[in-house]
Amino acid sequence: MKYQDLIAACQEDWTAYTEHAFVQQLAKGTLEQSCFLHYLKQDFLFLKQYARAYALAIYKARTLEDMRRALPTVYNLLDSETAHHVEYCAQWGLTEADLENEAEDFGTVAYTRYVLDAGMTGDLVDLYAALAPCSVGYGVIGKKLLEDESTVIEGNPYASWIELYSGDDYQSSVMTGMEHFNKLLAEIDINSQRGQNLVDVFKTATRMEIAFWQQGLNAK
Ligand SMILES: Cc1ncc(CN)c(N)n1
Repeated sequence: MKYQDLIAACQEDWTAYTEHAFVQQLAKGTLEQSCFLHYLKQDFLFLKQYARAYALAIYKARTLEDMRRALPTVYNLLDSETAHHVEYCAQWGLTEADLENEAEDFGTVAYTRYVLDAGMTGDLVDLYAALAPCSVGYGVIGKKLLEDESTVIEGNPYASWIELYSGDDYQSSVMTGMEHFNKLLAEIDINSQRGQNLVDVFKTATRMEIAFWQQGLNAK
């Protein structure tokens, strides 16, 4: 199986995630500032836990090659993606320490601890099945927004978010990660018990992504 089969197995949830109202309003620049700010603060906390989950991938890997592959993502999460959120929040007078002191919202706790638990109770492939909706989903969204003529960049207060996830660095790191994930999935039959367990994990993480957007939208 391939990661594309995991998407196909939960197509309805995948569409609800990648075409969520939060994303559409962000693309037009019409999203309420309070919604984006709540999302971004929570996403900062999300990235911190998500970096722990990628660090767990190093722990779970059996080969040096698999260990090395997770390392650049840990670095990117703790460096460029987090830095974008910190820089963006600076316009509201918020520092990195302020963001770290924010309380985690329910959706943030549920999603991140689910991913960590999937990795701790399972193996490296289970962990990547839980991590994949995050990385590949934002890759799909970023690319779609960049190619969609109705996306507003000029004057859009959320343009830097669109640029981050549609940019070459993010897109190529997703592609590299998914090539590796496909190698790990290659021997697994999607119709086997193992394959169906991976579908369940991927689908649950995708539903968590939908809830994460909704958490932002609810912060009006
Ligand atoms: C909730 C969430 N999902 C995915 C991504 C992209 N790394 C993110 N920053 N936040």
